[in-house]
Amino acid sequence: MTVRIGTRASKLALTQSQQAADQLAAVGGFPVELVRIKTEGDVRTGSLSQMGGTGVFVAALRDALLENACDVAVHSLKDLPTGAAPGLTIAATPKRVDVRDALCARDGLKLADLPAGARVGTGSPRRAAQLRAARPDLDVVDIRGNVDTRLGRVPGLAGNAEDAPGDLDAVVLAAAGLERISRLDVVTEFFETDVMLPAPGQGSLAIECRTADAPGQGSPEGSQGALAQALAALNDEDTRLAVTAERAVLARLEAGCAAPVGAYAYRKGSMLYLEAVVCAVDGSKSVREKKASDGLTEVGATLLGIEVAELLLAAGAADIADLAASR
Ligand SMILES: NCc1[nH]cc(CCC(=O)O)c1CC(=O)O
Repeated sequence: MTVRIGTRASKLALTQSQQAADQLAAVGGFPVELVRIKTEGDVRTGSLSQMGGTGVFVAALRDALLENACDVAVHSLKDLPTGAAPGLTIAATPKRVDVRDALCARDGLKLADLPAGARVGTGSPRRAAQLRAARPDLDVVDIRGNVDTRLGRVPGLAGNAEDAPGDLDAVVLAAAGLERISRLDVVTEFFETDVMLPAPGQGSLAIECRTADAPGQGSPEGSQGALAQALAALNDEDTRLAVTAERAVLARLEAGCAAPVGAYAYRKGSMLYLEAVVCAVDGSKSVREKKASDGLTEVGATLLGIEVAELLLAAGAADIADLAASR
């Protein structure tokens, strides 16, 4: 049996899929191959938020799983819509990497060094809102494209000899993506979560398979399949709890993927801590809530997320942001 891993063809997707493939092969002892799947988000070039958000990247991979064109799909968890995918299961969330957003600016500049009116690119309403809250004088520019394309718009960051002139002073990207493609060298400042709360699930991967192949399901032969066992070995339970809480905030807010919502949870000892923010996209207002729980289970983490979402709603979240944005 060769396990087929469906992947997008971007450098980031290929890198993270290859890493997951290597880990699966190492713990499972079976051959693994990558299968490239073209997604609507790769083919079309319009504004991502107008296309229905990053969910477009996910749909094609899920179709491929359901059509048996691949056995496993590796997603960036923050790109996964919160709704259920019938017939599919997130079989593993490997240990999460750096959750922070990162400023990648020309000339080594940090946020405080950027001149008034500096042009900072991001395609994320969440990042735009928090940038504007920190520096209302910046000109936040809507951009899209893969990580290299975005870096190429900042002078000096393209990472090739014939460096394009660049029309932006900086871009904001997830540290996780830069780490995965070995481009942390372009980061001029990592934003701590008090300045910029990350997207729910940022820095975490979701390894999805058909439910029949998932851990705990039993294979048709009656034993736990080799794939299920390998997937279970890749899972990190603290990561799973944290991202479950973060995604429960989004689900309870009924927030679309372009909604300006940040959330970050982490386990420390016997407690799960969660903090979340809903921002006005113009940076003028935000509501922020945090809470901890000793319910270190899927259900406990979900309830924590729901509670924090309800605190946000009680504080007026629905009045300051279009939570349904892009849904
Ligand atoms: N929306 C694009 C996307 N999806 C996942 C990552 C990398 C970070 C991660 O895995 O959380 C990125 C790039 C970015 O936001 O800079």
